[in-house]
Amino acid sequence: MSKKPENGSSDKINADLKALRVKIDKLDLDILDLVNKRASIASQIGKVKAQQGGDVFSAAREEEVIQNILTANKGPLPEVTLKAIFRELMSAARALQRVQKVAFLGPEHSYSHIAALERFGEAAEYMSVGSIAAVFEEVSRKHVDIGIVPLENSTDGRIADTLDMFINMPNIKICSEIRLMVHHNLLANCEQTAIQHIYSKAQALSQCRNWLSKNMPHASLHQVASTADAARLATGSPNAAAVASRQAAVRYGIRVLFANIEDYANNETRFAVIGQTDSGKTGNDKTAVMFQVLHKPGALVDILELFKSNKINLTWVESFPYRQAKGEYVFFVDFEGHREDPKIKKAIQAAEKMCESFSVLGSFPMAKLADD
Ligand SMILES: O=C(O)C(=O)C[C@]1(C(=O)O)C=C[C@@H](O)C=C1
Repeated sequence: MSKKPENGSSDKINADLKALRVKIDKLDLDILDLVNKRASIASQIGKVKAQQGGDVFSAAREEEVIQNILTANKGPLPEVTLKAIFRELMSAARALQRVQKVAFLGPEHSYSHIAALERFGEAAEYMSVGSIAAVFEEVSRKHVDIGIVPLENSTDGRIADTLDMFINMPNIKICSEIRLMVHHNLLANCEQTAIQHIYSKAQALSQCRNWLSKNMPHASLHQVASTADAARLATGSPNAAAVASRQAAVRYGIRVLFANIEDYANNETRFAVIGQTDSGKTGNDKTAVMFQVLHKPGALVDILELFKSNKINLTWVESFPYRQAKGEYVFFVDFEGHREDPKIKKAIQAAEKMCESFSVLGSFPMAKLADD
């Protein structure tokens, strides 16, 4: 039997609790005052930017704000909490300047939506569209300020639809990247033994293929447009399951039968934030380019040699079929550094002269994993 505290000591505990809560109430008012002061200054910045015709979203400045906070932090709050708080403060600040419209590959609760919310917070206006091409279209027509598209996955590699659209719309720029850990779950409202059909997006099925063949060998797999659509389809079915996010399970009222069923624990997707302009320099940046080399032996090696001789570290290389001409390829290369850095400038100028075509897709701050 647990011993009840003496009357005196319980009064003391209540008094202590009350005193601490009074302190919290006072601090909350101080925080309220400070966040509103911060918001007023952000509004003033918005007016200056409007005069200059500058973008509301500045990936470089937001990175600097987050880094300043993380460097100054003495705890006890962990980095992940501070990042979430400051992302929301900046989301609110942007909305005071001009509500940012963000297009993503929907529907809601898709991984693109999770990535968008993680970066742009609750105060943005989100537009769910049906394809990666539609995200590019909305950005290109300036119906939205920003688009979120998946670029590559650590298990499955490049996202072909996104690379295809960069080739079709070379004026669209990458202003930021988002790295998101992608955890898949088997969702169903029936028992595991009753499951005959499993729905998901092609990439999600592929990222769980070993788990599915080992644990659900008799179920047939069906590709649908998105993981969120899969969750919606499986919700009311007596014999269907979906591979989707935990957020989709909550949204569609479906149970998580098995969590984290991805074949590789470090399953990560890198998203590009696209817009009309790229980002300013932070000192810890990446640049993305795409190019076609001339038809001559060693042409690709000559370009790569330029990066080597300028001591530029490559972080991603993809060759992609150029659909307009059979047998030709477009190369997508990411490397460390900003396009304004002298050695990057030099390498780009030389590469432009040596290539059939060459476009800088953008320079942007190098991202850390979103839930790190
Ligand atoms: O410094 C700016 O440019 C701002 O607009 C302020 C602020 C912020 O809240 O700190 C808001 C939006 C930008 O994306 C970057 C930073």
